[in-house]
Amino acid sequence: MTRKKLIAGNWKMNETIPEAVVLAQEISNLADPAALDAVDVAVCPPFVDLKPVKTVLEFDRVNIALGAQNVYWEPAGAFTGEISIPMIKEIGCTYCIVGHSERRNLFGETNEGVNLKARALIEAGIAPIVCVGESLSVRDEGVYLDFVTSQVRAAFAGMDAEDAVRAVVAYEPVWAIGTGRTATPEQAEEVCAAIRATLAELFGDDVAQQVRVLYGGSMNEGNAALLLVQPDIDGGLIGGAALKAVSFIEIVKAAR
Ligand SMILES: O=C(CO)COP(=O)(O)O
Repeated sequence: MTRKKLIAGNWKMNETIPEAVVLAQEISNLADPAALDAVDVAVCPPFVDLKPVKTVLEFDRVNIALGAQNVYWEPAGAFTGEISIPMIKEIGCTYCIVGHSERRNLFGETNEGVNLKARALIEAGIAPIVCVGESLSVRDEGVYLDFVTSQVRAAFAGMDAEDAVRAVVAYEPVWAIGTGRTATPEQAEEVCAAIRATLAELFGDDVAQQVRVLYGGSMNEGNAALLLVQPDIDGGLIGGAALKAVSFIEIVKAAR
């Protein structure tokens, strides 16, 4: 089964609205329509940039999807500071990152919250990009496969096969995020394969073969090709390199 690769840019807390518009325009100008047919591409800017970026992508009629970086699971109400799924859906988001390690580690996001968000997104027709990944100490202890697969089990708890098939998983080892220290293709493949095996155990092989498992962590135009050629790596979640249009588009080319 060949899964269409997905390259998603996580802009994190970068780019004011004018800066985001320029970056979206640069990405749109550099993107080759044939590459965008062959590879799914998404950008995930901060909430305030979503609408302006969507406007650029629509104006250019470019086949690049929009994603949010986080969301709350309740549809509306007294949740000061939160953003709802109907809000991001109305803007046109088709993806939403959930459970990024920065949210887990800096903002106290739990496996239970990640599960609630992922399920609510699927219910609304938005694909959650569920992030999982171990810290350096967990890796050094040698228990990283158990750690990551238990994050996957928690994120997919209560889903059926029909739900699960609509999710994306991103393996992002914390020690590789923003450090310039990329996982080797073998290290990344080992964990991505274990994630797929867990999905197969939970939902059957047919589902596991359809769910895209991305790698993220210091992916750039220099190392992307070797990572993306691994059998269980179906794309990338790109941080720093997604803020440079040329680098991001080079990664898209490498995914073809
Ligand atoms: O966290 C990441 C994407 O979500 C990866 O960030 P970097 O590509 O900057 O390491």
